[in-house]
Amino acid sequence: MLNFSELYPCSNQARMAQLLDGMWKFRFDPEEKGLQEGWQHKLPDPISMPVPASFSDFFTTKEERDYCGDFWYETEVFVPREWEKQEVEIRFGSITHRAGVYCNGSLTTTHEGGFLPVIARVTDHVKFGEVNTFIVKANNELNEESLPCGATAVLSDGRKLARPYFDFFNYSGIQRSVWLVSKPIESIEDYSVEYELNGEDAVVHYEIRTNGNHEVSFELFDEEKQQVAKCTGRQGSVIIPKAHLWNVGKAYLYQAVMRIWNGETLIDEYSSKIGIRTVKIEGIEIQINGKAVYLKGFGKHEDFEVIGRGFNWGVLKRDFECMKWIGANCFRTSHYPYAEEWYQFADEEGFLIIDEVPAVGMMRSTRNFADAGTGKFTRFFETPTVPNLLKAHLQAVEEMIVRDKNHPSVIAWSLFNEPETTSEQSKDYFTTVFNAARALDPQKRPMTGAFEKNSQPEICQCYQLCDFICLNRYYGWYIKGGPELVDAREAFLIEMNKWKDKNLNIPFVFTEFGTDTLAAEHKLPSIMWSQEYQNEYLDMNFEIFDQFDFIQGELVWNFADFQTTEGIMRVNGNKKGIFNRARQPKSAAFVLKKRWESLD
Ligand SMILES: O=C(O)[C@H]1O[C@@H](Oc2ccc([N+](=O)[O-])cc2)[C@H](O)[C@@H](O)[C@@H]1O
Repeated sequence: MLNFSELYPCSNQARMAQLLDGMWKFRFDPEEKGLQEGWQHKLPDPISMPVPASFSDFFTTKEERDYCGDFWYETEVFVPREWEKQEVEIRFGSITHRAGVYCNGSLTTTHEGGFLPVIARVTDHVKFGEVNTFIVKANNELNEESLPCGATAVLSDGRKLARPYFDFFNYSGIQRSVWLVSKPIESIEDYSVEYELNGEDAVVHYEIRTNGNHEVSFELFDEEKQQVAKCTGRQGSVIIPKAHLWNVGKAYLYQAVMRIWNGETLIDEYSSKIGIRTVKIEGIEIQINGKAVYLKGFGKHEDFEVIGRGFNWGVLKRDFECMKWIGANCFRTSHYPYAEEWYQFADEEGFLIIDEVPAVGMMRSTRNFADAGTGKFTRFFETPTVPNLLKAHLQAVEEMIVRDKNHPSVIAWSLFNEPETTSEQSKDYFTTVFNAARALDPQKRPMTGAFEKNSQPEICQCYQLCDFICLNRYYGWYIKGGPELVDAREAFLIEMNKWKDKNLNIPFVFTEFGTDTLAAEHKLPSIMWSQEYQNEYLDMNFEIFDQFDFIQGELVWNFADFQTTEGIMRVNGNKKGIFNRARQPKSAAFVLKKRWESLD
């Protein structure tokens, strides 16, 4: 169990949260001399660096943009004297990919993994009523023992270079918001809710974890701020008569307020929005509140010009507006858990999320994704580093589920993207991952993973672990593209009929299908890379999807064009966006809008 609280910061009569976003100080450390030279106390000759943001795309030299190795951040914060009897924490939404956090020169925590919170208890290191220095030593190298997987090359001039086994740029830095938090010594550390529907009524089962023994209360308020339930105890159940359910496209959020009491005196308070809904796989259906829902939407990335993977409320807002306009109801957080604000906003908007752990690149290859689908088998799960990788994977799964378990928007966990799945070793590996994940979610959401084309029905050893199966398929792009589209259709049908013959009686969702398309390119008759071809390809795919009743969703790859490593397969990034990187529609956006609106 995690030995810290992952709860999102909030301010109230018991707690204070101060946002530390803004311009920080920064330094690369290619010689890894920082610690020896005492940079944890003060960065020598720093440059300025915005937080949150990826550092890469601010720079004008390749050495800086493509930097791989150690790098440092610094900021100074005044800590008020009123916080003296409180616990003080610094909380980073993430630091990519690993970090140590120093407070006034002392190491307070280290963290592995670049897409989940880094939380350091600094109570014993801060000076109250004074300015304090926070310094982060980070590193963005890729290897096969951490997620996402890749390698690190060394160039002839001694520079390190990231060699991802995945198809997105290795953006790094402090890419999410940073908070300084003060909370009571005895505090609420975690809570969970689960639901049961009973006619018009709902039963809310809750559990609250604190680090003390004082009495705990739990209250629920509706959107009119009327109290609808109140009870005491660390766990319990409350009945909401005529409950407002959280529904797809029609969100309803209650406010949960939790308190710790010493008699009449308040010790701690935490509040959060919750949405009452159930998620269930029933035969071939994905059901929300007992009703089948067909998933329509995207695989996305956190990716934008200049800020890279840095969180930005404006980009988030535009993306949701585009998704609503086009008639989508769902997205997958490919290929890592996103900033928490994405889930909060999806809760508000009634969007569905398949939440994905950063388990991508589990197939060894210098050209990584270019080798997918070719049948090449790299024995990825047969190396001595696998036990360490598994440890990192299990840690990320635990941190993700603990962090996101109360969001009504999250309807499923995706525990991998496109690994090798045909060996005994891969089966053992993922059996361990799935078993661990199943024990963690109080809402028992369905578990899945995204399978690439080598994971064919006759040889895949891992689809049996999934409650519903997610397929990434590129018939008509990587396989039999352009003039061969008719054969692509045939090959696609053959595969889908094999799945059908298995009679699995569970839903299938397409989590990837798409074509690289240049927003400027038109061609009649169509040709690969033209907008017309993207439309033809989509129409062929829809024809297949509509033939199989067990296909219960289509998440096209990708919402928008995004940055990747450079190479012969990519033209300044992956161009499979339905929107370009500036979030303007390609012509395929109108094809999807028409289809998705008509599917309602
Ligand atoms: O290539 C893409 O655009 C996307 O495809 C996926 O990887 C594949 C690459 C090649 C093949 N194939 O050759 O069949 C199948 C899958 C990845 O999940 C995704 O991150 C990437 O961006």
